[in-house]
Amino acid sequence: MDTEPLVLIADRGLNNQALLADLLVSDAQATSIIHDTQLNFWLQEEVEILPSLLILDFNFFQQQTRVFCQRWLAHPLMRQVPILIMSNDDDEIELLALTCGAVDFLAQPFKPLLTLARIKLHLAQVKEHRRLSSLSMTDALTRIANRRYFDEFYRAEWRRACREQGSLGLIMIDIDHFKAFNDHYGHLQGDECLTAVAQQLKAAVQRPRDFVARFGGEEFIVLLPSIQAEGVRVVAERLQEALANLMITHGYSSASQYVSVSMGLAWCEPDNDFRPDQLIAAADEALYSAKENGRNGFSEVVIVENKPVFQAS
Ligand SMILES: Nc1nc2c(ncn2[C@@H]2O[C@H](COP(=O)(O)OP(=O)(O)OP(=O)(O)O)[C@@H](O)[C@H]2O)c(=O)[nH]1
Repeated sequence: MDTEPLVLIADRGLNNQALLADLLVSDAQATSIIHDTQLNFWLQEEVEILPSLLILDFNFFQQQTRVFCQRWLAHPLMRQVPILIMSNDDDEIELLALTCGAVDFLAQPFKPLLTLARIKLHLAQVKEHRRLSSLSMTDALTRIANRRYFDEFYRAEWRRACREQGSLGLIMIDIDHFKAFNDHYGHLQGDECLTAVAQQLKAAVQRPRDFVARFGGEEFIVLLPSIQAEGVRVVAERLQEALANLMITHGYSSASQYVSVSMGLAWCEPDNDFRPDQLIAAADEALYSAKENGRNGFSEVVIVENKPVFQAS
């Protein structure tokens, strides 16, 4: 179901707010902003809702409008929220608006039908842009995040962990004897199995920033930001139990009568001397060791002073 788009209207006066809210009543939910603090709220790190548009009155910041637009467009989330600047019909202000990052200019006094048509056009563009962007980040078969989205998210979380002296856990997951599953039950059933595993993994992680992606073929990856090393093991056990509950028969696996997975767990406190791909390599190595140890289980590695240390599992 489509959710109603959210339009932020920043204007220190209430007249235009009311006018625009009335105009938009059937197309969007309007939120009124009259103080800087209300606008700054959207520029924090942890905003969970993504508005569709910001309509900003030029008088809100006057000559500081350019600086504000730069801040808005530098924010990792808000940069996806186009700015429309409104003001009295003045060529100089219109030019400033269009050269400081706003996508359009709404001249006052408003011509209601034209103003609404313009805003609706921008709302439609934002919606289409987000639809395409979500498609480009989703794995078509399993409907979870794809590798590309993972890479982007992982880099951002790595940077955050470096900044905040946080920690990151990774779990690399590979279905056991999946070639034999495909060979005996057919590719279509193989596809269904991959989708069921992906959806079950996604449902089993709990925190908002936990991230599950298809890493490739029959491999999945789980990123667990701000977690202790022992926590990674707890999540791995939960994932393993969730997958066991699927009880997908696999009559051609030496590891179990049901579809099972092997996991490589890695954990570190990122710093600038250690690279994101090194943690992935460590998880991959742990996965290899889990396969060597008979599959349907996991191996763990933690990074201490930039050196991998394997743990007994
Ligand atoms: N049905 C289906 N199969 C896929 C897909 N992507 C990869 N595979 C199959 O996954 C299998 C992976 O096989 P291998 O890498 O040999 O590993 P395995 O048989 O799982 O063996 P172990 O990992 O050692 O337990 C191959 O047969 C691939 O064709 C997909 O999108 N759909």
